[in-house]
Amino acid sequence: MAQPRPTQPHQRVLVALDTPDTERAVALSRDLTGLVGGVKLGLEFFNANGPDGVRRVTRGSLSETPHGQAVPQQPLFLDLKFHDIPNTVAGAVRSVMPLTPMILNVHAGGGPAMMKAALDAANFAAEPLGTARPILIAVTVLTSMDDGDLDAVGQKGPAGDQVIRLAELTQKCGLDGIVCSPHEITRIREACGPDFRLIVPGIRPAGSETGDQKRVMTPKQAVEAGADWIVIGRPITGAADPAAAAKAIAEELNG
Ligand SMILES: O=C(O)c1cc(=O)[nH]c(=O)n1[C@@H]1O[C@H](COP(=O)(O)O)[C@@H](O)[C@H]1O
Repeated sequence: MAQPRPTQPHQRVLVALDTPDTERAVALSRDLTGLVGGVKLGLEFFNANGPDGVRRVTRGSLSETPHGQAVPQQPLFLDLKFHDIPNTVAGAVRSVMPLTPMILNVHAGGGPAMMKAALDAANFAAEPLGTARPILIAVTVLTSMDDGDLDAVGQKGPAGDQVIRLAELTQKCGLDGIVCSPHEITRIREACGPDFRLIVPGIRPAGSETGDQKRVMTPKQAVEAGADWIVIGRPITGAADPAAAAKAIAEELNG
């Protein structure tokens, strides 16, 4: 079964619902349906609400909509960044497959055996479910880390070089792509080619606060540089009107 690709500009946006509050996540997901390409649920949400919380957000529910109409299912980027021994990561992948994520991730730093175990587990588990295997990607160097941080944890910098090393390793292991900072897109495209999926956080519309992100770009710059999907959290979820913020980003991407 073919894996999905964004076909319209707004579908490139995955909104990060970083909250422990299910009701808030369900409401945001519902309000942003059709304005973004999917939702990203990560460690904060998952550790508070588990798989049932994830299902509530992605499926919506009749009782939760203001007018009783059904809400279409939101594509899901399940951002649990698995990083453990291969056997444990394979088990973790199998455990989340019933949630039918569109995108799932592991840490490239877990090494080749771990990444291959994750891929095998995803392929094996997708077959009986009759679903497409999730797009399996690896986290390289977190966008909150700079050269000084890499040095502090004993990793060889500069950050851009370490990202390329891990991107090439990820591709060699057969995974579909990586999470990377917008500033690394051009070099990764050169190294890994046009089909390697690039999912890019560290996105800030012009004028918005960078917060803890250190290597940022605007949505349009990142997509023009070659991002397949851009991950945006606080600039949408922290806005007074999240739907309006998402629309403005879609318009910027369309323009
Ligand atoms: O894997 C991720 O999604 C991720 C990797 C990374 O290197 N940097 C990064 O910011 N993220 C995630 O992207 C989202 C960015 O959120 P905002 O900074 O609020 O836009 C958060 O949910 C992060 O967990």
